[in-house]
Amino acid sequence: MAASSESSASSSRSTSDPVSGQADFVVVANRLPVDLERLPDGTTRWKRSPGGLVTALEPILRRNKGAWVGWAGVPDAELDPVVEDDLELYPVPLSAAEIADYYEGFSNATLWPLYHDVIVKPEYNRAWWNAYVEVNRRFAEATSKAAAQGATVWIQDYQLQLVPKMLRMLRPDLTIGFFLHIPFPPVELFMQMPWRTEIIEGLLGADLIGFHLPGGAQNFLYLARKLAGQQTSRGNVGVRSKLGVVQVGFRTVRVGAFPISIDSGQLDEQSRSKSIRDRARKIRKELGNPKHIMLGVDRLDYTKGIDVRLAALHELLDENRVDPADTVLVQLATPSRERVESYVHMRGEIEQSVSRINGEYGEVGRPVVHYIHRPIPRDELIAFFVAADVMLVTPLRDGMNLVAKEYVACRSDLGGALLLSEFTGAAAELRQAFLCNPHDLDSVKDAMEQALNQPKEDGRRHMRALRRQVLAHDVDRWARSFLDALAHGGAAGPALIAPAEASESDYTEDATGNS
Ligand SMILES: Nc1ncnc2c1ncn2[C@@H]1O[C@H](COP(=O)(O)OP(=O)(O)O)[C@@H](O)[C@H]1O
Ligand SMILES: O=P(O)(O)OC[C@H]1O[C@H](O[C@H]2O[C@H](CO)[C@@H](O)[C@H](O)[C@H]2O)[C@H](O)[C@@H](O)[C@@H]1O
Repeated sequence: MAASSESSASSSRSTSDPVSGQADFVVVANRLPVDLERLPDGTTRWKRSPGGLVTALEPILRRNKGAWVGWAGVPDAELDPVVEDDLELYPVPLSAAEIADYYEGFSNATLWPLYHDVIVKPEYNRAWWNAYVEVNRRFAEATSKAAAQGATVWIQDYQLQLVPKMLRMLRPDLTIGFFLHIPFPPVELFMQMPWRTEIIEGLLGADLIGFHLPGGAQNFLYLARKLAGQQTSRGNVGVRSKLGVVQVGFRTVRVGAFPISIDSGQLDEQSRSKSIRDRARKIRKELGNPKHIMLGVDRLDYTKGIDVRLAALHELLDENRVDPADTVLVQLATPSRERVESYVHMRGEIEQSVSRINGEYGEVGRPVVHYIHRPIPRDELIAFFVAADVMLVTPLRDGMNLVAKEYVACRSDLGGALLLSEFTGAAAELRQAFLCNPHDLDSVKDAMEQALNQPKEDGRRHMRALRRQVLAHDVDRWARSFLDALAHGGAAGPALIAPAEASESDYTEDATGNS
């Protein structure tokens, strides 16, 4: 896997060894850090799986020498535990029906839209829920087999919210952490969920529950108080919550905010290399040496606001505020959840907008928007970050958004500008970006115009401040703060645990150290 993103055939197993035994540290996530790819000649190989969760956790697992329990990304892959590229993998098989009901259905057509401000309407389907319960049970059982006596298990994300409770029932000896990578919704939205109590109780099986922001932690604390423990004869007495702590009978569950990050030192170093610098110059040349290169890098997801940035660009071109002769937008879009209807629809709309802009403002051999619908190798992506004058990050809602941090980490030259939606977790830390409200097109257009035209010295000052934040708060610090809090219980520092009353600005000061 690593930087090249692909590794050799596993069908022969010649490069992969069996695992050595049970692990003391286990990461559990819907996906393994690598997907199994079935090639036409009948062989298979592993390739890096998409998304920020893998970007963040893969280096952590490597350093902690643990095991990773997850799905291999294809149907019916009955694989034995295996060591692949130094990572100990415990594949959990999913059938085609389970992929449709648990992954595409309940995870990505119910939970994903509900937790992202119902940008599209969540669907509540009982068969999907049943599959979600069944698959969560399978993950709990697989984890129970992978974990050594007294091990630390770190469960990830919305696809596996029932696993903490199920695993605790199987293995009370384990220390269990849970981290949610997407926003946790406000109570008014979460209460729509027909299985809301089961989800809250599932999460409360953990010893520590982490969110990106205090807002998510507060929403959860409120809901835990409101929903869990309702089955007791005296009503809601089974659960009490205050100041980042939920008391579930005799057990204490702690709840906190832990903003995730990236391996910023590694990216900083890689982006300084001669080969990347040369490639960045070449990219500029290949694009026709325009005055301004704008860049978007996303999974093709309706939460990412790719449509918003295209609409803003289109209007700026219409109003002669951007010159098509000297400006290009490169949009790199990784295919994502391609069988979920809302994703199919959104892809059509985005591709139409790209065509419209190019039809109206492009020239032969010189489109305004360059659109690539496939994953880009890591080195090439870093070269794009180095080449881009303005990075466009415009989600309507995003748990964190690691792309924003990656761009900053790659700009040791202090060049470039970051346009960032206020509705990303990253915006709580990256206050020196050009912040915009993606629901207000004028706000996006103004921010885009300012970012394109900012004086060089202002840009350097902003980038210096952004880099200070991103380099100091890297993914190791994130993992350490979560795992320390998990291991030491009450010993966690106040900045890590979000008190129920904390406000967004309290958090920003804590996280940045810049009050
Ligand atoms: N087109 C692409 N090619 C390669 N990697 C990509 C592409 N788009 C996004 N990525 C990577 O995927 C990760 C996305 O993480 P993040 O911004 O947190 O969003 P999400 O996890 O929702 O996809 C980043 O590490 C980013 O570099
Ligand atoms: O596994 P997929 O369905 O292909 O989706 C990819 C991942 O997308 C989501 O990423 C989130 O995690 C990032 C890191 O914390 C965060 O920056 C981003 O805001 C989130 O959207 C999803 O949460 C993961 O489970 C998926 O693996």
